[in-house]
Amino acid sequence: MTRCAVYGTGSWGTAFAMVLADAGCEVTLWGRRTALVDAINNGRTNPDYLPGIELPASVRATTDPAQAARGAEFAVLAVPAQTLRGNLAEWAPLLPDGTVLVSLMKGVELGTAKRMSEVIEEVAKVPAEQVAVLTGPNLAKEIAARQPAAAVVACADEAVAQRFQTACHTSYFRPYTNTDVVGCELGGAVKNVIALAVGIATGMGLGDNAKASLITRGLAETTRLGLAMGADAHTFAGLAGMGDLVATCSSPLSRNNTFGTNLGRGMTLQETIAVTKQTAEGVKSCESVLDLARRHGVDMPLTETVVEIVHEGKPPMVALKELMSRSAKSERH
Ligand SMILES: NC(=O)c1ccc[n+]([C@@H]2O[C@H](COP(=O)([O-])OP(=O)(O)OC[C@H]3O[C@@H](n4cnc5c(N)ncnc54)[C@H](O)[C@@H]3O)[C@@H](O)[C@H]2O)c1
Ligand SMILES: O=P(O)(O)OC[C@H](O)CO
Repeated sequence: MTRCAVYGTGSWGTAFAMVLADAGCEVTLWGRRTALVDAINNGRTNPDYLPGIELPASVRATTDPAQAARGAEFAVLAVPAQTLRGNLAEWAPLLPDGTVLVSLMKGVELGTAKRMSEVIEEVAKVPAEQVAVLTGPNLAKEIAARQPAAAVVACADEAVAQRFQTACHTSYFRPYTNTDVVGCELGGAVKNVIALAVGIATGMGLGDNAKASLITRGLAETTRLGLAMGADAHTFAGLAGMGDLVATCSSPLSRNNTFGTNLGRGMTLQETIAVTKQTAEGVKSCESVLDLARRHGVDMPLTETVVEIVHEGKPPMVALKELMSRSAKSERH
């Protein structure tokens, strides 16, 4: 039986542990808090993140990262993007040689502007061929309810991607492989920023035309950044690009979308943070995505606008007027 360690008992770590268990893997979830780990082991539920969902018996939980690591063929990482570096420094020495590290995270590190797979390679001191990324339109609550979804497993080594594809393929979860790790990770990270923009538009009472325009131009700027960073344009038309944008920007289950909606309704950043119980990666990653854009000389007006609204207090109505009065351009720009 394939052994998997899943680090992070939040919404996605727990839901994805279910997927792995349903696919026939033996799964050990690592969590920080004893009370939650006990609830998972004794009550077979995660009351804090997925209340009402019964977890399969082959999912066990522990607060001991070494116990989670024991015999793991795959170590799946599902913590916030900005804490990964510190967390992994503690966990990496515990992993067996050859363990494949899989990122579930959709963010870019602040300060370094590194993608999650780059942070993993650097901290765990493993080659790119030992790091995979799982991404796509995967709202945790829907997956935990075993509603059908497709996803992408990206790895520089296609054979490794195929191994993990097999490990997580179930009747309701259909993973495809891709070797464009850069494109897949950027698709996941930037869609959170665009979901903030779409949420803000919703909160302002703007219509579906405005939201469709944001999604489409958001994809255009994501693709521009991706091409500058060596990604394959096709990736952005796939599950990691368009697929995830559509799911995240249209679903009230999305934390980024909801965060934006609250801001667009007029809540302050602090008020919005206070009512947000889970990780909305775009709030921090919008700054690192803009950092990446500047490092690569790419124009990303929507990302820039999200940074201005979220972190610089620009009123959404002022931002809207500025976006609409930008100089006229060709769509291929
Ligand atoms: N929830 C989804 O639908 C979903 C789907 C796909 C990808 N993702 C991505 O997965 C990643 C994790 O998101 P999530 O939804 O599970 O978030 P979450 O907020 O539900 O859970 C985060 C988990 O990380 C833990 N954590 C927080 N700070 C920590 C720290 N300093 N050290 C160790 N652990 C810490 C929390 O206790 C919690 O268990 C994010 O990058 C997100 O973008 C989420
Ligand atoms: O809830 P969000 O905004 O983090 O989005 C969840 C997933 O990334 C959707 O694929």
